[in-house]
Amino acid sequence: MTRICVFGAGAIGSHLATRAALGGAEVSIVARGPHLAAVREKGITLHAHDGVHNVRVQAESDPAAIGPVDAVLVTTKVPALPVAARAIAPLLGPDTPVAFVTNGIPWWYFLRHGGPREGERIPLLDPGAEIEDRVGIARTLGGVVYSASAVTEPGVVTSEHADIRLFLGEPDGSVSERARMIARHIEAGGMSCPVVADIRHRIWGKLMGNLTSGPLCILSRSDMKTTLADPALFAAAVRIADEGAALALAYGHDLATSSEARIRRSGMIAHKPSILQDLELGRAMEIDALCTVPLDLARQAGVEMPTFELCARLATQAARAAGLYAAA
Ligand SMILES: NC(=O)C1=CN([C@@H]2O[C@H](COP(=O)(O)OP(=O)(O)OC[C@H]3O[C@@H](n4cnc5c(N)ncnc54)[C@H](OP(=O)(O)O)[C@@H]3O)[C@@H](O)[C@H]2O)C=CC1
Ligand SMILES: CC(C)(CO)C(=O)C(=O)O
Repeated sequence: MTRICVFGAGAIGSHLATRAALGGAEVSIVARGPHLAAVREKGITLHAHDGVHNVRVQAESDPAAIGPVDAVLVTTKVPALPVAARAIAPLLGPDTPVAFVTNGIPWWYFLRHGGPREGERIPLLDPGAEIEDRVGIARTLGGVVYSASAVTEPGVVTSEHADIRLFLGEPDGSVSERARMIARHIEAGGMSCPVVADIRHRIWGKLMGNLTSGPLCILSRSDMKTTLADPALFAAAVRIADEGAALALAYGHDLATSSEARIRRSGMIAHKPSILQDLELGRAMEIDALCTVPLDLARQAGVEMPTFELCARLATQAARAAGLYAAA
């Protein structure tokens, strides 16, 4: 039986752990606090469009209690990744792949990228190259997840709409058996899980949702539906989507979706973006992956993003004022 461990099982990780378990994998999670205690006692309960699911999984705070597995999914927030990379060693056998399922530009973006920027590091996302040193690009898979989710009480995760997907892909663009192995279980558990040849394209597509909803909802302190119901904010989000599409294009990815259609879809979801959930719950915010690094990439490529920059800088100040973002 395939052993899959989810490291950092909060909203997304618990959802993926549930899908993998429903899909026949032997699943373990690394978690902590009241969520860990509740999962140990009652399993993970997932409320989703296809019903309420309850799965029993091995739940530990110490990866050494689990030992080597066939695949690891890392689903912490981005600021926690260096700590995760330090803790993960007991889960790794010689060939264990590690899929980083996080929002934003990933730490490994330019590794196995090809072209003139091949091998560039992004120190804001991997300070001291600790993730690269401890996990390594050879094990790394990219993951992009669509699942508006939240831990609604310890042990319980709610996923808010039916269009749930996990894209997996190798940084070098190959379509590997190890990614397919994970995908088979996620798919069998009821979540679409394509293994794609260009995971960076999916990263840009997903980032559009975060660029357009994250900073605006941080500033409005409201969910996407409420925020985007204001015509001026809807128009601002469309401008940000246009700016984001220009940025993606500058990095070789034509997203080819109408900005207005994209924002109309976001405006139907009464979901508080996870970065707003972090602000409300006092958790370190993913400002670098979702704001600072995209703005750095825009500057490097000569792309103007005035509307996004204004909102992102204000959101960054809000995060700093709340003590949830410490970097420059
Ligand atoms: N939620 C959503 O709707 C979506 C989120 N995403 C992205 O998915 C990623 C995960 O987000 P999400 O699931 O919402 O985040 P959560 O905060 O809900 O989950 C992360 C979990 O990791 C735990 N954790 C962190 N460090 C450790 C550690 N060292 N040991 C054990 N547990 C640890 C956290 O515990 P603790 O709470 O104690 O810190 C938390 O339970 C993010 O990049 C996010 O942007 C993508 C799409 C949608
Ligand atoms: C808003 C959403 C669901 C999609 O952009 C997301 O990724 C998040 O909550 O972080």
